[in-house]
Amino acid sequence: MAAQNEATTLSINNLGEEVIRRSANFQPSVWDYGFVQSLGSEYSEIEEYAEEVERMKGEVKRLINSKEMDSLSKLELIDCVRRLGLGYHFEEEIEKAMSAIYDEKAKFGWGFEDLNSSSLGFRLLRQHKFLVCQDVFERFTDDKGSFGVPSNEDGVKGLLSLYEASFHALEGEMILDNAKAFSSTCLMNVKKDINMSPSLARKVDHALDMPIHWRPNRLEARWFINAYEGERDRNPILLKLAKLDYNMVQSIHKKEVSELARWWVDLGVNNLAFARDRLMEHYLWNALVVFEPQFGACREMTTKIICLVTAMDDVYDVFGTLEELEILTDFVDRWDISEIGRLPPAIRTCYLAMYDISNDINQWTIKERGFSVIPYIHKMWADQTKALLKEAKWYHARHKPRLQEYLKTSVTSIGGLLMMLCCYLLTTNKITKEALDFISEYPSIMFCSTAVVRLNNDLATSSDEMERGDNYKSIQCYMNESAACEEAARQHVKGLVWEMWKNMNRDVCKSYPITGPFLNACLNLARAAQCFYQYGDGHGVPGGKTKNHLIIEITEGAYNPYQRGGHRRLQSRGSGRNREPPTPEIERTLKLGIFPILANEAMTPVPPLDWGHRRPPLTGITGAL
Ligand SMILES: CC(C)=CCC/C(C)=C/COP(=O)(O)OP(=O)(O)O
Ligand SMILES: [Mg+2]
Repeated sequence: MAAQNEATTLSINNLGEEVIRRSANFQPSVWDYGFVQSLGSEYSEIEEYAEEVERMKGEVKRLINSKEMDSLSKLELIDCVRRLGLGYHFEEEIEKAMSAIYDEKAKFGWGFEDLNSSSLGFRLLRQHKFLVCQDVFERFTDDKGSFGVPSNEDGVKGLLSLYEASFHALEGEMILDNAKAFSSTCLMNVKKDINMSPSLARKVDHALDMPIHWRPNRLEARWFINAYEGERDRNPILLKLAKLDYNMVQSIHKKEVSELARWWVDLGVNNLAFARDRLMEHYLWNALVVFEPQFGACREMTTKIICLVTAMDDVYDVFGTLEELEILTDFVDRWDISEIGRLPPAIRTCYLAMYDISNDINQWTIKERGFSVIPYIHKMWADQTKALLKEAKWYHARHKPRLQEYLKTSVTSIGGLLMMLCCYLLTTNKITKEALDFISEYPSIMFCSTAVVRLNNDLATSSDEMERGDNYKSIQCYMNESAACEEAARQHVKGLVWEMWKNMNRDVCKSYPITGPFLNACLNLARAAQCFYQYGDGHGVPGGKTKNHLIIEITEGAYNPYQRGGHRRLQSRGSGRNREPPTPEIERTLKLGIFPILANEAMTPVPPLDWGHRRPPLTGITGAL
């Protein structure tokens, strides 16, 4: 049954019958794959810097390990290292330093006098899974629990720091809820009342646009390197190292995406008229989830998985008839490719590609980790396609689910659970049955991070989807069941996003039978979703902010570590016919210090991070503080 405004086409199915197929009229990709394939082969200068990079890394380690530095300066240094995108080089040193700060505070008392240092200490300790109690903020509130309005620049800095800290709240932490509400409103107004420096004003705008905790580290690094360069008390070693490292990671990402473009064009899914052709956007999702050089296999194979997740979504949402979708779901459930001729060629292409890439992952895990994982990948695909089929049936029956019923299905159908499974498989040093069984039960952290993708997707895409007669999404489900207006429903859904974040803040502090960067990847998936859907559908609708992110993150604009300001573009930018010149906004970003990329070789490999060990949540710490 086609909805009123919906575009449809007549087509012939495998039995020679006429069927009505929907059409979402997705726009073509804005990327020229000839250009993308040419990336990553322009420069080979990074070896020139390898020795210097190692020396600078040694210097930064020495600083982080320093016993002379007071705890506030140490926290500022660690915050800076992380925001510059360098945290992954110094995990061990940072972990040790944070433990020492925590022990010192537990033994001698909190000791941070002002709001700025208290908030920074709180944010960083929570970020490192030390559950410091929210009571450390009580002394900054009056007897009604309100925080004070700042009257000068220092006050604004404190408020900004409080705002950033409040995003680490757990469920039920009222002081932090108040802090978040107060600081956001106050920061929005404060610019009118206080004459602050342009640099502080930029920091306030940046924070209000999105808090640090929600920003993908890689995107934050780009902004922060530029901002840090303008700071009077910047550390030149840190700045130079950050630029070199940014370039080095970028050169690796370029190479990976160029190879993926080759795979994508050969596969031919980009030519299926009904499906979104979004290879670059899919790569960006993955590069934001795990950006570190040593996880190239994860970026490569999980990008392929997400390409197929989107293609399958379009098969179920747009192209397939209910009968075809039932056959396809049954194939996936039985993990069978015999009699594949029962499916029309376009669906067959998608299913076979999905089957092949899943087997490629299995071969990789067998070869690299001695573990066969097909039953686990299969289960997730089966769950996912069953969820997609359920949504297709809702569509055909014009069923209007309640929000809870909707979320149960639609969190599975968006593909984040499968993506996180692949992240585990392709980043951990050791795959265990215990971890796989645990992940297959969809633990809270995985569910919540995928729910953040789903809810943000709905906030950004449902207007277009309603226009073309799609199913109800979370906003419409809530409007339908509560008689709320659209604006109130949107606020409700944003409230759910916040709830999911609070759950994740709690979940990362638990212990898990999982090693590798899996937990952080869950947070990063939610962060990527915040950024993809912040200004509309940055995934489905090509161009806009996502294109800008891709341009500055992957295809253009490495830093010149020796020069400030000025830039020159990449000399070899491919021969893309359709490539558009950068927009004025991109031009502005590029002017912040661009130079040709340095090299394609990776630096000395960094040992894989181990996030597996969890501290037990610390209660009663206020007593000690
Ligand atoms: C986990 C990741 C990275 C997912 C990205 C791919 C994806 C299926 C997006 C949703 O498409 P949509 O807007 O068509 O969603 P739906 O049809 O489910 O509403
Ligand atoms: Mg869809």
